[in-house]
Amino acid sequence: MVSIRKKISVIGSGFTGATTALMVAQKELGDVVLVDIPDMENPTKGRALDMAEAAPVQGFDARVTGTSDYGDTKDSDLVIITAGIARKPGMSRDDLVNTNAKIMKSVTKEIVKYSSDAIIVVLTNPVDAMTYTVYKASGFPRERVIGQSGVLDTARFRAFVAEELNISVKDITGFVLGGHGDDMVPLTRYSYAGGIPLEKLISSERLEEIVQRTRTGGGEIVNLLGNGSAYYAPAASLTVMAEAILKDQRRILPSIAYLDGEYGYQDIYLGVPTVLGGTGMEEIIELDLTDEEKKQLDKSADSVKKVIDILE
Ligand SMILES: NC(=O)C1=CN([C@@H]2O[C@H](COP(=O)(O)OP(=O)(O)OC[C@H]3O[C@@H](n4cnc5c(N)ncnc54)[C@H](O)[C@@H]3O)[C@@H](O)[C@H]2O)C=CC1
Ligand SMILES: O=C([O-])CC(=O)C(=O)O
Repeated sequence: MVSIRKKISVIGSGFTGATTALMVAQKELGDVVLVDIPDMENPTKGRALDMAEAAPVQGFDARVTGTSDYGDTKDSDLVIITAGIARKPGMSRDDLVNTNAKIMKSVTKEIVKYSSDAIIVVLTNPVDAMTYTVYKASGFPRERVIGQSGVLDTARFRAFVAEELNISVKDITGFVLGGHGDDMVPLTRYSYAGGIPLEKLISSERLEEIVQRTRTGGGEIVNLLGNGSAYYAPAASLTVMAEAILKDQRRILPSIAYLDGEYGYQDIYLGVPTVLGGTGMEEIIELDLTDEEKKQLDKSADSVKKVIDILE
């Protein structure tokens, strides 16, 4: 019997991978295959079995299995890559580049071999450059290879604004452009609370502090955890992207997309507003930027380009 359920493979069964597997299963987005290296096969199987045993309690219908055999990922609709090393206090995301680029290449080879029609979402850092690596290694069209940063960065901004205003997070919208580094560009001009521009509700000095906290939000968690990086909010961000794709929602969500002239950049992956639907990244939305915003975006794009250049 051919299953009509969607199949989602999550590569890397560490903190972000395991949490993502659980969240997508809880939302019944499809059956989940959690994959790690052979040395991690038993813990990966154990985590998956533990999740499968949560299903009757929470009442979600999704099969969750663990493996180190890519054959089990065959015909995945969506592949989420979280494999690789994470940073520790004192490190930047870019310090991970050489180790994780090798992992991206080997993982992508297996994905292409077994799921040549899949859509790939990359989380592994430095994520802009790693998404570029997966794109080049896969030979897939740009619609089917994207990265996650903007949903998370925007979520951090929204959480901080909600706390500041003592207003529900549901009413806060945010907008972050650029690379997933400390020079990302949160656009307060396009951010609202219940439809009211934030600039009308928060002083410019306080808003600037919130922007700075957003930029270094990943590092704030790294310093608190001491031995790894964030995983609950990253997994939630991947889950919302997965849902938009698997349910063909055509949501406007930021994603790391391959730019071919958009925003004035060529041959680079960068965080921009996109439409996510059944075929992946279906549109890039181009906005007018002020000179100052464009200057900040140029700086962020330069940082990403430098990391990509190391790889080439
Ligand atoms: N883009 C973003 O917004 C975010 C990115 N990240 C990044 O995600 C990555 C994963 O983070 P965590 O899950 O916290 O790390 P983790 O160390 O908990 O898990 C990584 C897993 O990848 C596995 N792995 C290593 N090589 C592999 C291979 N060749 N094939 C399959 N699995 C392999 C490891 O065995 C480990 O289980 C890191 O690079 C981190 O910086 C984390 C949070 C947010
Ligand atoms: O900060 C890190 O290394 C992990 C990450 O990308 C984030 O949490 O934004």
